[in-house]
Amino acid sequence: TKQPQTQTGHQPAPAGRIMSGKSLLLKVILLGDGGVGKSSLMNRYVTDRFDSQSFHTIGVEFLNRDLEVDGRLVTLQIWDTAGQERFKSLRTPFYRGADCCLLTFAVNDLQSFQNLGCWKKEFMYYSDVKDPERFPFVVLGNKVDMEQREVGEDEARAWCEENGCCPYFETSAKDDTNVTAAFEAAVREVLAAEDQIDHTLLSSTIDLHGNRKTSRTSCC
Ligand SMILES: Nc1nc2c(ncn2[C@@H]2O[C@H](COP(=O)(O)OP(=O)(O)OP(=O)(O)O)[C@@H](O)[C@H]2O)c(=O)[nH]1
Ligand SMILES: [Mg+2]
Repeated sequence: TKQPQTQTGHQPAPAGRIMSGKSLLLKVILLGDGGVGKSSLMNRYVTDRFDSQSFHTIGVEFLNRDLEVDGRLVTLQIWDTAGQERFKSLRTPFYRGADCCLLTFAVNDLQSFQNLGCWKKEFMYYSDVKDPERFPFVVLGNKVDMEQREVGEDEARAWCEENGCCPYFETSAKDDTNVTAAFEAAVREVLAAEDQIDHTLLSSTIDLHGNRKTSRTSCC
C-alpha cells in the first residue's frame, strides 16, 4: 500500500514564463475538498496509474509532465494540495505563482461542489494574482464513473457560467475519462490569457504626447 503522502519536492524555480530548455514552464494547482480525487487525477495524468486505496495528502506534492499543446512545448508542473481543512496553513503558501487553478469536486459529493466558491476565494486571497478578472480557472467534476451522483452536469455547468465562464470537465481518475482533456484545457486557458495580455500590450501604446495609438508602433 502507498506510504502516507507527505510534503515532497524541493521548492522549484518560481513558475511563470520560464523557458526550461525550449518548453514553457507552467504551474497549475489542484484545489478542492479532501477525498474528491485531486491526487488520483494528478497520478492518472502523470503516471497513468490509479490507486483505489489512497492516503490523504499532507501539505503539497508536485509532479511534472511535458506535453505539446497547439504546437507549443510545455512543461506542466502540477501542484497537488491537501484538501482537508486541518492542512490549510501547509497548502496556502504554494498558491503564489500558479498560472492556472483546477477547482475540483466529486459529482457524488454535493458538499464538495458547494465548497467550490470557498476554494476560489481562498485561492484568490493567498495567490495574490495581478489580474483576478482574467485569471484562468478550470472546474473538474470528478468520479463520474460512480452511479450515485449528487450533482447534475447542468448544475455544474451553470455554476461555471456564473463564476467566470470557466471550462468544465466531467472526469474520472479511475477509468481515465477526460483527464488529459482537462489538463490540456488548463494549458490552453493560460496560453489564451497570455496571448490576450500580449495583444492588449501591443495594441494600446501611449506616445509621449499622451495620444493613444491604435496600431503597433516601431520603437523608433
Ligand atoms: N470511483 C472513483 N474513485 C476515485 C476517483 N478519483 C479518486 N477516487 C478515490 O477517492 C479517494 C480519494 O482520492 P484522492 O485522490 O486521495 O483524493 P484527494 O482529493 O487527493 O484527497 P486529499 O489528499 O485529502 O485532499 C481514493 O480512495 C481514490 O481511490 C474516481 O475518479 N472515481
Ligand atoms: Mg490528495
